[in-house]
Amino acid sequence: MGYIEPAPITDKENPFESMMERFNIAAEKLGLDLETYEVLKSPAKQVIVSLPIVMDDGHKKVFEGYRVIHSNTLGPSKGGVRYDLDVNLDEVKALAAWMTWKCAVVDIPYGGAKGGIKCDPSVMSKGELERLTRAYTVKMYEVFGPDTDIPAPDMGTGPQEMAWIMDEYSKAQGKTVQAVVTGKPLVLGGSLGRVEATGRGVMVSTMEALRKMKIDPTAATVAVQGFGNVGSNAAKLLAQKGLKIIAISDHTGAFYNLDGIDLREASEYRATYKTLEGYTGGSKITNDELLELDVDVLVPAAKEDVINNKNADKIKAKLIVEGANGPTGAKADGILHKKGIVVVPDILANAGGVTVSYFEWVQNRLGYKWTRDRVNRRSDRIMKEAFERVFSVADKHNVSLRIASYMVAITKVADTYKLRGSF
Ligand SMILES: NC(=O)C1=CN([C@@H]2O[C@H](COP(=O)(O)OP(=O)(O)OC[C@H]3O[C@@H](n4cnc5c(N)ncnc54)[C@H](O)[C@@H]3O)[C@@H](O)[C@H]2O)C=CC1
Ligand SMILES: O=C(O)CCC(=O)C(=O)O
Repeated sequence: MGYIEPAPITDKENPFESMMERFNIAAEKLGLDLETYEVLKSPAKQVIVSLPIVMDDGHKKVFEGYRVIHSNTLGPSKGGVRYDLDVNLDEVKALAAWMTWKCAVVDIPYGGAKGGIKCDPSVMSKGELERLTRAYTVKMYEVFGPDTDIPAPDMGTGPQEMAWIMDEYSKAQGKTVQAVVTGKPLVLGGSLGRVEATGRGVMVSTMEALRKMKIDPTAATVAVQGFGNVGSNAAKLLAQKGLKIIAISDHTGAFYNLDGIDLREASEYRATYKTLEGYTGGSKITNDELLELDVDVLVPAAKEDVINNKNADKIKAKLIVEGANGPTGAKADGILHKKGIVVVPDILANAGGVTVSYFEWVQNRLGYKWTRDRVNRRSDRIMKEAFERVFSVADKHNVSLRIASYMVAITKVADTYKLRGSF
């Protein structure tokens, strides 16, 4: 375990700085005192581990793993684990801070954390991924725990990785500890509704925003960037509400069909080939072109900084609902605002995932299982209430939904910190 300086990020906006730009604006609007400002902006703990793994061909490869705990003020820290080649300390720091603000916006009793391993899971075998996940868990024994820090899925990870984390952690404890991780398979104590939860929250946020904007959802068109857990479920649930999904994409490219993408066919294609590459249900366009389509709603559900100061003025959507964390760089905020584009920010729009993770943790601790209907009803209510809270702050202070979300979150964490006096 150790501490290092942030890796330089070259041509992209640094995600931590992007987070801080918004945090600074909101802190200033709130008149946050300097002491609380310093505490809230600084990550509580940053852990970097080296993970030597025996690959299938017998050679040893060393991977780098991270876990950043941004805050424990509201409760145990919570946040996903990402497997991706772009993982670096500044990205994980930003993602951890966003988790703090996200949990506070939806008012669940968690602090924020995030983890990641710099790797390309698409070229690794199941055995290699299992050894990597178990090695990461072993190095994080002292960090993870149902009352301290609770991981979950993020980009490149899913229920299987969460099962390995639970199993490896439980081995060390000499008993099964389901609540150490969420997003588990159902048979291991996962919650009904968790797989779709983030996409469902994106759908609820979209419907709330369209209602405020007086746009008829059944006449609205949508482009979704990223067809993984968040993007594919958001697309499916929005289509069920009558919106027409006219473009989808993954890392290999984008597909456009003005008559509407057949989402069942696209999901089956992705399940078979693990990618949309070669999909024929739409004309091939680039990911950049997808972002610039003339649609009512744009859902970026892949990576950070895809909407930036280079392309923000070309965005034509009326509404952007951020399924991904940090898809809009801070430098694009002003450009979008000037164009009158409404943005439902990540820390609000994609909070459905952590909300149902919280329900999973509660169920594990109760030793009880809720029905899918109860999970969905409760998470929809939490998402709608959070949207209303943010909307009224935005209205009152004449700020964007993003700055209003930060204001709601900072107020909650700052008030709690002041009452506690430490942490
Ligand atoms: N899984 C979850 O519950 C939550 C995920 N998120 C965020 O949502 C985003 C997506 O996460 P998941 O859907 O879980 O990941 P995933 O790994 O299931 O899917 C990611 C998708 O994005 C695509 N992609 C990757 N790079 C791309 C690029 N440059 N252009 C277009 N598409 C690209 C991939 O091909 C894949 O279709 C991430 O920002 C993640 O942090 C946020 C809240 C919860
Ligand atoms: O479900 C969780 O605990 C966290 C999911 C996550 O990583 C996120 O919301 O970005």
